[in-house]
Amino acid sequence: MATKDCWQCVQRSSIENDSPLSVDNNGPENGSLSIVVLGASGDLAKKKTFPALFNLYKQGFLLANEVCIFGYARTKISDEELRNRLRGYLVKEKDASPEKLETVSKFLHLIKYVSGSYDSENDFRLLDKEISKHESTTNTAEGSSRRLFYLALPPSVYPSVSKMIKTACMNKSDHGGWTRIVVEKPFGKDLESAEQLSTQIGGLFEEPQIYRIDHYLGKELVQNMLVLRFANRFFLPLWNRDNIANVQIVFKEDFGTDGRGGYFDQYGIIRDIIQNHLLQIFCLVAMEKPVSMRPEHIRDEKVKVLESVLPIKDEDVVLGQYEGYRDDPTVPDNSNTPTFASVILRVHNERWEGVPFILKAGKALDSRKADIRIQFKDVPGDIFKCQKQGRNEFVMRLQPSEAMYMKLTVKQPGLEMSTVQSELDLSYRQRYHDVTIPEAYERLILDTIRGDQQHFVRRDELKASWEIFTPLLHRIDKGEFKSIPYKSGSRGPKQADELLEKAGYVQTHGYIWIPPTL
Ligand SMILES: NC(=O)C1=CN([C@@H]2O[C@H](COP(=O)(O)OP(=O)(O)OC[C@H]3O[C@@H](n4cnc5c(N)ncnc54)[C@H](OP(=O)(O)O)[C@@H]3O)[C@@H](O)[C@H]2O)C=CC1
Ligand SMILES: O=C1O[C@H](COP(=O)(O)O)[C@@H](O)[C@H](O)[C@H]1O
Repeated sequence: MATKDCWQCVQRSSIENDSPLSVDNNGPENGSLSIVVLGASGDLAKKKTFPALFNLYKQGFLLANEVCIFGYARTKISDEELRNRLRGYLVKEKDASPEKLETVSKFLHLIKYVSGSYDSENDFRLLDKEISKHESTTNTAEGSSRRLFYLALPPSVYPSVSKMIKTACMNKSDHGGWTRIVVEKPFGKDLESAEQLSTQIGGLFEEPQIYRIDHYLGKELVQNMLVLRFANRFFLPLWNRDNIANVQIVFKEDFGTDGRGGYFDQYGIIRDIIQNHLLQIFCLVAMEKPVSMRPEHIRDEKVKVLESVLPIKDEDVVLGQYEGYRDDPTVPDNSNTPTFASVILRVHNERWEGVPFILKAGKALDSRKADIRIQFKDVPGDIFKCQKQGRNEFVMRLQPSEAMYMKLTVKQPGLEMSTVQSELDLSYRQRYHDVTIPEAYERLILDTIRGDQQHFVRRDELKASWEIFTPLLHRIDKGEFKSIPYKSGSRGPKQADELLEKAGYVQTHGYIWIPPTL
C-alpha cells in the first residue's frame, strides 16, 4: 500500500500540485470538455487519436456528461458516417462481444462531425457554434469550459488552422477555462522552417497552450527513464564517461514505407524518427538531474544537453536506402532519401565527453524493435578473463514486449570456477500480470487535458534539436551525402556495423537468453 501511494505521488500529484510553471493555471479538471480532432478523416485520427480517446473513455477519464468530441475535416459526411468509419478501428471483429459493442456505441454517440475547410473563418464559426451548443448543455459556468484542438493534419495547414481557432473558436472568457492545441510532427523540415512555424503559432498561442506531441515520450519505458536514473542508487554513480563505453538508441522496422513513400520521400528517416523520437530518448538518457519533476525543470535540462551536442562529423554518419524503395510509384526513380541512418552524437560536457551516442533507425530491416543499450567499459584488472565473453550492458526494450535487463558476468553454476554471461531481467509481462500498458497516445492526450507539459516538446527544445541535424540534412538534400543500398530484411548497410565497431561497441558472443517460464 505504502509503495503504491508513493508511486502515485511521484507520478501525478507532485507534478500537478508542485508545478505552477507547467500549465496555463492548469484550469478546471471537470466541466464541459470539447475535444476537436481536426483532420478527422485522416489516418492518424482513425488509427491513433480516436482509439486513444476511446480507451480514455472506457477507463472513465472522459465523462459522458461532460465531453463532446468533434471530428472536423473537409469531406462532407454525416455524424453517422464518421461513427461508422471509426467503429472498425475501436473494436476488432473477433473481440466484438455485445458489451464491447455497447461501450463502442456509447462512445460513438459522443462524437459529432463538422465539415469545413482549414482556412475558412465561416466554417470555424460554425464549429464554434457547435462547441458552444455543447457547452450550454453541461452545467458549466460560462467561460470555464475546456477546449482541446488536436491537429491531426499536415503541418502545411497548421498556420491557417491555428489562426482560425484563435479567431473563431477560443474559450470565451477567462473564468478559469482553457483552450489548448496539440500539434504533431513533422514540426518543420529544418531549423528555419521549424522556427517559422513556431513563430506563426507562437504569435497566436502562449507556450503553455501548445502541446507538441512526440508519441515516443508516451511509451512506458521512456516514461520510466527518469525514475530509473534518479530514483536508484545503483545507477547514479555509474551513469557517466568513467563507466559507460557507448550508448545505442535503436529503432528498427521490418516493413518498408508501405504506401507512404510519397510523404516519406520528402522527409527521410532522420526527420521521421531520429530528429524527434530518438533524440527525445537521447535527452532523457543524457540530461542532468532536474531540480524537480516540474515540466519546466525537466525541459530546461533537455535543452542544456541538446546544446552540448557537437556538430555531427561526416565520418560519424552512415545512410542507407533499401532496395525496392524506389519501386513505389510516388517515389522518384533517382531518390537519395535515406530509409536507414546511423548517426553518432558526441556530447561536450563533463559527464559525457568521449562517449559516443549511436542513434540508429531504419525501415525494411531484419526485425521490429526499439531499444536503448548502455554498454559499460571493461572491468579493469580482469582476473577471470571474462572480457572475452562480453561487457556489462543495460538494455531497455521499449518494444515489442517491454523489458529491461542487465547483462552481466556470473559464475557458471557447478563445480568449476568459470564465468558465463547472464542477466538480471525485468520483463514487464512476467512481472506485471494484471497491468495493461497504456498506448502512448492515450497517456499523452490525458496529459493535455490535465495540463501537464512534462512529456511535450518545448519550443527551445525543438529549435535545439533542429540545430543538431539541419547541416547534415541540407547536405543530404543537396545530394552531397549518398545513401548506400541495402537488402530489404537485412541489418542495413554493413558500413553501419563497421561504424558501431569503430565507436567502440563490443558485441557479446555466445550469450544465450532463456526466457523464464511462469
Ligand atoms: N527480458 C527479455 O525479453 C530479454 C530478452 N533477451 C533476448 O536475448 C537476445 C540477446 O540479447 P542481447 O544480446 O541484448 O541483444 P541482441 O542479440 O538483440 O543484440 C545485441 C547487440 O548486437 C548487435 N548486433 C547484432 N548483430 C550484429 C552484427 N552483425 N554486428 C554488429 N552488431 C550486431 C545488435 O544490434 P541491433 O540493435 O542493430 O540489432 C545489438 O546492439 C535478444 O533476442 C533479446 O531480446 C535477453 C535478455 C532479456
Ligand atoms: O512517427 C512515426 O512512428 C512510427 C513508428 O511508431 P511506433 O510507435 O509504431 O514505433 C513510424 O512507423 C513512422 O514512420 C513515423 O512517422
